[in-house]
Amino acid sequence: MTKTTLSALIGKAAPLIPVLHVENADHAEPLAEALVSAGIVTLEVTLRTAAGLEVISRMRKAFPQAIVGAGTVTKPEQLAQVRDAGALFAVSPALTERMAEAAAKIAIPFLPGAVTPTEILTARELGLHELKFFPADIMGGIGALKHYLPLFPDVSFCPTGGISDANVMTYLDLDNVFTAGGAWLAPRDLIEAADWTQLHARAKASVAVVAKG
Ligand SMILES: O=C(O)C(=O)C[C@H](O)[C@H](O)COP(=O)(O)O
Repeated sequence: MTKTTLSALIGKAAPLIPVLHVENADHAEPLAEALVSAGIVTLEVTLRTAAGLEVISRMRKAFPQAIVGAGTVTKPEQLAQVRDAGALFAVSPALTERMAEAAAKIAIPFLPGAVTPTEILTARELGLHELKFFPADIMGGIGALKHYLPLFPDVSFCPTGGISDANVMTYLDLDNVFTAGGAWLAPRDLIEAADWTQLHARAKASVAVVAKG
């Protein structure tokens, strides 16, 4: 099986990944509609809720053009589960060797968290060159990422944790950042309130921030 990367999947789409907490599986379609129609086509559905897997498969069915993946993957066995649900990529806050093996076995693009130099080198030795940088706000933010660029020029990051419209461009402007993610793109309270109009408007505003550069 050939392995692609998350950056290749995202391609020219907006480099923004909403980290979605969805309690009600019936919200899958209207939520995806609100985001995709605003220009956010990469959607990370977290496994923090019991509905996570169902939301992934329903979003994939309703929006085949969307790049739907799974987030908060914390156990090796979840990699095959999310693939079976239709996830096109998997994100974890951390990296273990067993999770890296499970992801490689099914060739799913895998974005594990790595924030220290040792974790980054461990990930690279496991063949992982695209990493999540979480929690970015606590772990040194753009200062840390700037330090890492000359040391690990073949590693690219997706910062999450404390990202907002106000600081997203300072991250995306870095040469070793290929996308940025977070809950600010689709806040949990708005999802629970089924406020698709607000969610669409907020997503559109974030896409405009990035388009402006
Ligand atoms: O869900 C996961 O797998 C995570 O690792 C954590 C998320 O990326 C952050 O919770 C997003 O941070 P905020 O945008 O500040 O809410």
